[in-house]
Order: sequence, then structure tokens, then C-alpha cells
Amino acid sequence: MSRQTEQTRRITVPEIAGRKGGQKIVALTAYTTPMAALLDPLVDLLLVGDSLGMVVHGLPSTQGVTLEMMILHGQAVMRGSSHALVAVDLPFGTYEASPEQAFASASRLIAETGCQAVKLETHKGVARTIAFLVDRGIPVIGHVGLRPQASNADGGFKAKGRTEAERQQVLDDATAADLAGAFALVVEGVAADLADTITRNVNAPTIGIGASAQCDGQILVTEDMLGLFDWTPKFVRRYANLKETIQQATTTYADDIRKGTFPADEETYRLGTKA
Ligand SMILES: Nc1nc(=O)c2c([nH]1)NC[C@@H]1CN(c3ccc(C(=O)N[C@@H](CCC(=O)O)C(=O)O)cc3)CN21
Ligand SMILES: CC(C)C(=O)C(=O)O
Ligand SMILES: [Mg+2]
Repeated sequence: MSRQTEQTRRITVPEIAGRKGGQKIVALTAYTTPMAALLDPLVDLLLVGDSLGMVVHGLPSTQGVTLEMMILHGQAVMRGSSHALVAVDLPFGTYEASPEQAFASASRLIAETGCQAVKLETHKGVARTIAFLVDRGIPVIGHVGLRPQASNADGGFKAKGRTEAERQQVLDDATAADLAGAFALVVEGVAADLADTITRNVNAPTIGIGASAQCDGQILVTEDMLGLFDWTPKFVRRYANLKETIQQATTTYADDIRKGTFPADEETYRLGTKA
């Protein structure tokens, strides 16, 4: 047996690509080493999403996220994981100008973090950039439908598929990314029947977020799923209430300090004194 098969081995790009119509892809976002370490054995794919700008840095949108931020968090997630495939988002302004700009940014993400793939928000014009990266050995996940980096142009975060023209646009974006060689497609915030049509019409597995259960996998922002926030998009299911857990723990900690019961004897060093 080779050393690699004895140890845990990361899920590969071809393994995720091969999940079309098969076992569902389980994906979550991760931004830090400890969270990555907790999620890693339980999921197939960890995404270092540019949502980290909003979720951990308090920005109002994802447009202020830099490549340096993505590299720092990508490195942290790689240190905490050994099983899941790790993909990192290309942030706003680091790939749209040209395929060459995209290659420079994507190759830095791969080289400096060790991640296996990059994700970019895609419309028809980005398809030739996807082909350019894929031709040069960089696996790409496309992201269609609600594109948070386009929130200024869209007038906010708007679900897609309200008009026939919009439905055709999103389907064209998805088909173009698929033909350009994306190995998976995130489909965000689209009408369920449109997500189904996309899933049936592309070769790449689709990973839904606010899309449809017919997608080949699902992703959520981990902090949303764990119940850290009061408001979340409609598509989030809360699987825990960490906000309440953290507030209760902190309230008890504060009470103990104020009462003088923390730290106790067993939490205190009594080192004695040597002669
Ligand atoms: N915490 C968090 N979760 C996310 O899923 C997420 C982020 N942050 N930041 C980056 C993007 C932004 N996302 C968003 C943000 C807002 C809506 C939103 O307002 N949705 C409305 C839809 C309104 C409509 O019908 O068009 C909703 O009510 O769900 C959706 C996705 C998804 N991403
Ligand atoms: C929500 C996912 C798909 C994402 O792009 C992000 O976290 O930035
Ligand atoms: Mg993103």
C-alpha cells in the first residue's frame, strides 16, 4: 500500500467533478484554522469565500476584499484541513480585466496557499478567462445567478429568475462556464426550476445555495448555518444556535469574574518556592 492511501488524502478535483448526478457534494465555507479543522472530516469541500469580508471583517459587501486577505485566510484553512478539497474565491477586481490578470491572481492563490482550486463569479464575458486558467492547470469553479460582487450593478442582493430574459441570461452564463471547463458550478439565489434546468443542461456538478435540492450538492456560509446571526438570507437553515450559546457562556463568565469565583484554586498556579 502506498503511503498516500494509508494516510488521509484530500478529495481531488476529478472526484468532485465526478459527482454529477451521484453522491451529493457537501460544502461549507471556512475562513480560519480551528473552524476548518472541525469541518474538514465532515464535508467534501471547504470554500474560503470572499463572504469573509462581511462575515469576519464587518464590511458592507464583498467588494472591499483583497487578494492578500484571501491568501491569509486560505493559508489558515489549509493548515486546519487534510481531507476536504479547498477552493478559494478570487475577490472583486483581481480577475475581471483580462485572462492574464486572472492567471496572475489565481496562480498566487494556488502557490501561496496550496489550495486546489479557485472560484470566480462568472457571466458570459468571463468564460474565456475560465478556459485560459483551465488550459494552464488551474481548476476553476464557476459561480452564477446571484453574484454578490455585482451587487452595485444589481441594486443589491437580488434572487435571479424573475423574467424570461433574466432566466436565459443565467442559463447562458452557466452553459458558457461549463463549456469553458469549470469543474463545478455554484448556483446562488435562483428560482428552483431555473436551478433544475441549469443542473440538467451542464456537465459540471452544480452546488446550490438558495437554488434547489436537485443541485448536485449544497453550500452555506458556516456562520449562518450555525446560527451566529439574527438575519440571514431566506435560503439558510439554522442547524444550531451558537449566538445564544456564546451569549450564555459570556454572561456566566462575566458573573463569575464579578462574584470572584473565577479563577478557582484549580485554575490558579501554586508554584511554591525552591530553597
Ligand atoms: N453571512 C453571509 N451569508 C451569505 O450567504 C453571504 C454573505 N454573508 N456574504 C456574501 C454573499 C451575500 N449573500 C446574500 C446576501 C443577501 C441576500 C438577500 O438579501 N436575499 C434576499 C433575497 C431578496 C429577493 O427575493 O431578491 C432574501 O430575502 O433572502 C442573499 C444573499 C450570500 N453571501
Ligand atoms: C456563499 C459562497 C458560494 C461564496 O461565494 C462565498 O462564501 O463567498
Ligand atoms: Mg463568494
